[in-house]
Amino acid sequence: MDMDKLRRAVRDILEAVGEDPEREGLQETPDRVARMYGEIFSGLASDPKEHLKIFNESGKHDELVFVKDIPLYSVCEHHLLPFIGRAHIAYIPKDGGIIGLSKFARIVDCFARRPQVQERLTGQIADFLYDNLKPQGVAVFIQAEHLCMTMRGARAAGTVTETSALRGCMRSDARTRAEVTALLKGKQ
Ligand SMILES: Nc1nc2c(ncn2[C@@H]2O[C@H](COP(=O)(O)OP(=O)(O)OP(=O)(O)O)[C@@H](O)[C@H]2O)c(=O)[nH]1
Ligand SMILES: [Zn+2]
Repeated sequence: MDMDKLRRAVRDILEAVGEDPEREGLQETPDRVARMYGEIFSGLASDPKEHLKIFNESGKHDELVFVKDIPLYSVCEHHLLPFIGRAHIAYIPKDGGIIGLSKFARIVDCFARRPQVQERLTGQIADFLYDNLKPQGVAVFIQAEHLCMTMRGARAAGTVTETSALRGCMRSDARTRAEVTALLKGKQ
């Protein structure tokens, strides 16, 4: 990431809104914000495949795995404001191919730390897991609040956007889909 360019851009924004970038409280702000962008957009330079350590529990577990309430912090690409929520991932392994549970949070983070829209983020996580883990099926659900809709613009505080992406048997098999939806809603 070009930190010099980021620092200059933040200074320009401060000047453009009528602030004095030289006043004491703002002197370190361009550098601080540049580092912050480095952090919240770190997913642009990271490869989710690094987190794909597959264990082969052959014949042992080809039943549903559901990881709920993974914290999600992303940035809307339209306004560069955060959207914050939870991701839930369900999958059914094939031939015992499973991954460590913590890797779901790492994979979510990797795709979330980029300029995003919620629909694409949801689909990218589902596609990545479907293509690389090669399960029988995978479902990704995201619930999030978009600050661009709450602190500005429509100012519709409390609005939650829910998205889902279903692949493989999660999409094609109505019973599996129903089971996952019920689990998501905490009915089982
Ligand atoms: N589909 C989708 N829309 C998003 C997401 N994040 C932000 N948006 C929307 O992107 C849209 C951008 O609309 P524009 O009309 O181009 O921008 P704007 O004038 O700032 O719109 P307002 O937010 O309505 O004030 C807004 O409706 C946002 O709510 C997202 O993840 N998915
Ligand atoms: Zn937005």
